[in-house]
Amino acid sequence: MTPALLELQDLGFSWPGQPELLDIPSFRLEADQSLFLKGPSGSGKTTLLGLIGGVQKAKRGQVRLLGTDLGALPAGARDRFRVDHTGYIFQQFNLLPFLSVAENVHLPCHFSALRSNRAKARHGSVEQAAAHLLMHLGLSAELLERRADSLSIGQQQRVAAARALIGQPELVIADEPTSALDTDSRKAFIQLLFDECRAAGASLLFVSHDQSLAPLFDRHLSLAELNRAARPAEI
Ligand SMILES: Nc1ncnc2c1ncn2[C@@H]1O[C@H](COP(=O)(O)OP(=O)(O)OP(=O)(O)O)[C@@H](O)[C@H]1O
Repeated sequence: MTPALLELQDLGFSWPGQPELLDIPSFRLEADQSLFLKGPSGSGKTTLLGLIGGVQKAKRGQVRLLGTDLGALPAGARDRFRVDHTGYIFQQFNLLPFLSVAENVHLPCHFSALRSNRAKARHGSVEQAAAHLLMHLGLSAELLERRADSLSIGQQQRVAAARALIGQPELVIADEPTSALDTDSRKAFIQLLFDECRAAGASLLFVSHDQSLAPLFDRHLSLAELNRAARPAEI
């Protein structure tokens, strides 16, 4: 079988002093796929994304991204691998408020030579790559030099998406990025995200408890379907 973009095998995790939260026998995400993963609050979605990103370490089992077992890498190498190959859109966006919009989008390229080189190869420079993405995501050029914290929530969300996409990571992970938006804005944002992921050849793993978004994706799953440690109320 060809290696998946992302593969989980016998993954187990618990927070200190708590019962097992995740027990996932197997899961695959293929390249160029968009997956909607739903689950109620507290079911472990963010924890799972932390394991996939290598922020948390699994108690047992494997997380393989592009065929590499993240748990087998030393911490520094794991961080580099994460920034090279994954882009994150966080629930609260996590923009650096004192930096400009453009500087926020450039950030992954400071930490990843691979992404910086890809951005330059495609757009001539990191700056042009950021401007291109922001324009495609619907932000006007005059906002580029504004401080990130002076933007509206919807605008900050687009900056967070551009930051995740710059330099074409193979996997874009989005953790409830639309919870602050109304239904129409959510769907419009997701459509933009699909378009940009497709243009960059990235797979999208999108986590939310808003079921109405599920049909927009290639594939949708409930975390409880994967997780043998799910509590009965989550199934
Ligand atoms: N840093 C942490 N330390 C200890 N326990 C944690 C930590 N982060 C999460 N947990 C616990 O793990 C469980 C799952 O939390 P998690 O944030 O992964 O759920 P979630 O499905 O993403 O929830 P939400 O939809 O509300 O964001 C919760 O019981 C939470 O209290």
